[in-house]
Amino acid sequence: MKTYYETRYASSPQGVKSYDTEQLREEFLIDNLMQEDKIVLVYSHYDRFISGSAVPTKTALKLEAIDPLKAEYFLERRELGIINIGAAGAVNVDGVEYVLEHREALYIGQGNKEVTFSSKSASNPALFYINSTPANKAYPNKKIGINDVEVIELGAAETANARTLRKYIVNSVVDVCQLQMGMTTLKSGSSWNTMPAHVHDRRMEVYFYFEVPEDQAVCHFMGQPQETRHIWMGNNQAVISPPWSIHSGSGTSSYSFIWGMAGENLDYGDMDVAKITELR
Ligand SMILES: O=C[C@H](O)[C@@H](O)CC(=O)C(=O)O
Ligand SMILES: [Zn+2]
Repeated sequence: MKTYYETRYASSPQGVKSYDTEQLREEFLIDNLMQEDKIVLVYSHYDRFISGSAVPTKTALKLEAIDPLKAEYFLERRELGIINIGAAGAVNVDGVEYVLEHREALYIGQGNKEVTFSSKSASNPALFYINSTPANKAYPNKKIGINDVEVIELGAAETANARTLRKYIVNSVVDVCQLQMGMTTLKSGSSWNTMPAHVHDRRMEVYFYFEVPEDQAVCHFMGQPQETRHIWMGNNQAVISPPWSIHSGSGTSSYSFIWGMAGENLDYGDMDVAKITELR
């Protein structure tokens, strides 16, 4: 089998209060991404958001309609965002080929029937990170190159949170139904992302941590602002953030992550910030 998928149901904040380490990881951590010659998909019941990966080597990988979709093809009622964090590769959408270099992205609108992933070099493959959400309108496909993104500098060295945020798939860059995706890279010496932390009860979010050096880790914080829990994460691992949860991490080194969101609105700045001194 080249496509592997699993389902994650939604947990309530009340329920999560009593989760132990193992259950917290089972419900929220995604630790099986970026496997060669496989498409891995995790279907979350928070906003029916799918996170996954495709790592083609010698042969192309086809995006198949997994059973939970009950659809003839994957994008029958969905839109898709892809960011390549590996070497050069290509995504073929109904016969049109989009070459994606390292850190380039592609938005694919609803209604496209055949999507395949390939790598330029089998020994140095592309690493495609995938997010998909339900869609009700067919917007055009669009490649987002490194010069098309909106760049914001955030934080400061003094507060250990200096970082560069790149917005790839937001509605000021590309027309979307509900998907938003971007990438944040910590400056050397800084460790905290998304601090001050926030929630947006209108949207869920998934963080995919990468460029975490070997033997280092990121401690990701989740939960309601006054009831936080943590999950230790390694390179190429993702974590599901419920709409009611903060999502903020501190690494034992600098690192990057891709954030993806879906839900009620498309307003990137719509966040309820939690005061740092009031976190519990
Ligand atoms: O709702 C937006 C998301 O949590 C991220 O874009 C935040 C982030 O990348 C950061 O502050 O480092
Ligand atoms: Zn957020």
